[in-house]
Amino acid sequence: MSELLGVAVLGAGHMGADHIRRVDQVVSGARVAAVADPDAERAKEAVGGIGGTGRITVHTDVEAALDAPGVEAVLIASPGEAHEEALLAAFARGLPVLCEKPMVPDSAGALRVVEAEARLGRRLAQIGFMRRYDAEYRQLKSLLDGGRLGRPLMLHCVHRNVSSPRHFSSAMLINSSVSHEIDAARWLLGQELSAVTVLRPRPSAGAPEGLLDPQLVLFETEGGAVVDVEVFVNCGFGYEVRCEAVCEAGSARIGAAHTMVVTAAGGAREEVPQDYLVRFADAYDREVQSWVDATRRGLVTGPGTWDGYAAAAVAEAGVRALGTGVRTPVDMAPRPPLHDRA
Ligand SMILES: NC(=O)C1=CN([C@@H]2O[C@H](COP(=O)(O)OP(=O)(O)OC[C@H]3O[C@@H](n4cnc5c(N)ncnc54)[C@H](O)[C@@H]3O)[C@@H](O)[C@H]2O)C=CC1
Ligand SMILES: O=C1[C@@H](O)[C@H](O)[C@@H](O)[C@H](O)[C@H]1O
Repeated sequence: MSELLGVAVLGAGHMGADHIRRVDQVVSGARVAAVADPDAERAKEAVGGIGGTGRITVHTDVEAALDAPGVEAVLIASPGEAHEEALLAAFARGLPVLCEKPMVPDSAGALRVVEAEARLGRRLAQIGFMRRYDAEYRQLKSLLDGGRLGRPLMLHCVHRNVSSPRHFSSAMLINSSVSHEIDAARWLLGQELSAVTVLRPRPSAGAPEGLLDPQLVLFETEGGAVVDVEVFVNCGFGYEVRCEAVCEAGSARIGAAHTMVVTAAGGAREEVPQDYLVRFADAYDREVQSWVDATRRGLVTGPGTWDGYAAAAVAEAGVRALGTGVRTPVDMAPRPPLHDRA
């Protein structure tokens, strides 16, 4: 392995451009070696934006980027539908991967990825569930693990975006946005989610025509806990992510405040972050640094393909429940020996 891990970044959109900057300029021990995006102008713009023209090769073809000189690892930030092909191409070359969520949006495709990795006999991919790297989520996790509050009974979660991208569908509120709460709940509680019910309030006037926004998604866990998630992706007022754990002997809440409070002219004003790139900036930095450090040691230490599969299977049940209005059990394949408990 080189002194700086050579990373190919696939997808140079909103997240990809931010990861290109992060890999090259924020984390230590890595550099961007290649970028692929079918939109060549987008890729060039992202590379130019970090002064990488000339030293970073730009490709419109994913396989060409994976085979480019100096590529030792892959960061996938293309749309979810492109992830399966990219993951399998990386596995075929033995390249370690950090893949943005959702790992693969449908559970059958996600399971193919789990099985392909199992055939290699070693973990090769980390999935981009960055909340596991957020300071507040980590604090909540260690409090729950410590047992001081007793057994967790419920999680109350809020996930609000100012607005959703144009292509966003009602299903994506669950399989893109709530995929974060699905992973966070599995991780915080150490349990699989076993059933989903979705309530659909009358859509907000601020939501695009036909989009079922907001939704209230209710999960049951295998251990008898309940997790509710209000997801509202066109709330118009701020990026708000909150979680309250209610336990037998106390409760703990995260996500209340993230910016300065300015007191002036007889009042106090708190800024509300407008998107995830601001709210979770530190978490993304820690996530990518941790991936680079583990990769350089030949390890995968973060959420893996099983977590990506579990999120897809739960989200799929959620999308069915959204359509039918009926409580829907989650159908999960058996957990392969390569993956320990979440
Ligand atoms: N962890 C998080 O908080 C977030 C994760 N994401 C995830 O990041 C991924 C990308 O999302 P955005 O950057 O918001 O989308 P985007 O639409 O801004 O960018 C996607 C880019 O990928 C390119 N692309 C399309 N097909 C490709 C292919 N086969 N190979 C390589 N590039 C391809 C597009 O031309 C575009 O430039 C998605 O999986 C999304 O769910 C997005 C936002 C936040
Ligand atoms: O992953 C993300 C987006 O894809 C999703 O669309 C947003 O709702 C989330 O807040 C963001 O973290």
